[in-house]
Amino acid sequence: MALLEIADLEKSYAEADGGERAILAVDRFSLEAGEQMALKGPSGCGKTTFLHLIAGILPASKGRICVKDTVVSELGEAARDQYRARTIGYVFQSFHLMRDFSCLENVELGMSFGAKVDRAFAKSLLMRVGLGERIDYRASQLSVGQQQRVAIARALANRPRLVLADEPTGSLDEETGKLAIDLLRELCEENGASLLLVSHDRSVVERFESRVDFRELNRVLSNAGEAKL
Ligand SMILES: Nc1ncnc2c1ncn2[C@@H]1O[C@H](COP(=O)(O)OP(=O)(O)OP(=O)(O)O)[C@@H](O)[C@H]1O
Repeated sequence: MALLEIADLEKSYAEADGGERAILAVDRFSLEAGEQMALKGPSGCGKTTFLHLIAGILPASKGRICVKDTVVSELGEAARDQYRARTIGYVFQSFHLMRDFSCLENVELGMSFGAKVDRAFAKSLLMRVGLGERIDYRASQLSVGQQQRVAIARALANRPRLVLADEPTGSLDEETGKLAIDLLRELCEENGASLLLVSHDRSVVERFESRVDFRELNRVLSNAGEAKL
């Protein structure tokens, strides 16, 4: 059963001269419940914009985004914030942790917009990512790889149905990146979340059975041709 269904999605940005620039046009896209998919594509092809639309961070210009029973593309900003807090986990390339907060506080922040804080679950997530000994360390006291593991734990903290990961290995060396992806995939599977990951790194994308080239998906690019990328 599809968890995420997209139809005739378009996103344009306003330009300084008052015109609009089309960034993204995706006719059809779907992700099954429990599926783990990687989207690949070079810098600037619209991957982050696509994830932001699905997460409800940005409004669509046209078209329909449906996640389970929620038609995200019909929601106003406040309702999209609520939907995101309930339904989405997000892993950023640069982690977006609160540097002066402890690991535990950072994971609990992933819960506090959605549900009441479940400290036992936050601790269990940190133990699961191998940071059980460091729950009281501040984020600024962690290595880069450890920070990404806190970010992965935080993304699962609200028990999301869908985890979106935007270049999650972009700040990590190859080996640490590989471990982070394995951990992310295991945690999504254990917690019943689907995973949609975007990356320009072929070695990351090729480890997913389900993978799509975003240049083929995004009609703005396939019409323009690769030469314009
Ligand atoms: N707020 C904005 N206003 C105008 N244009 C934007 C805005 N945000 C992104 N863009 C443009 O949209 C295009 C796609 O950007 P996006 O960040 O989605 O690409 P990406 O594939 O994720 O790239 P990267 O891998 O470098 O992060 C780029 O050309 C970018 O300049």
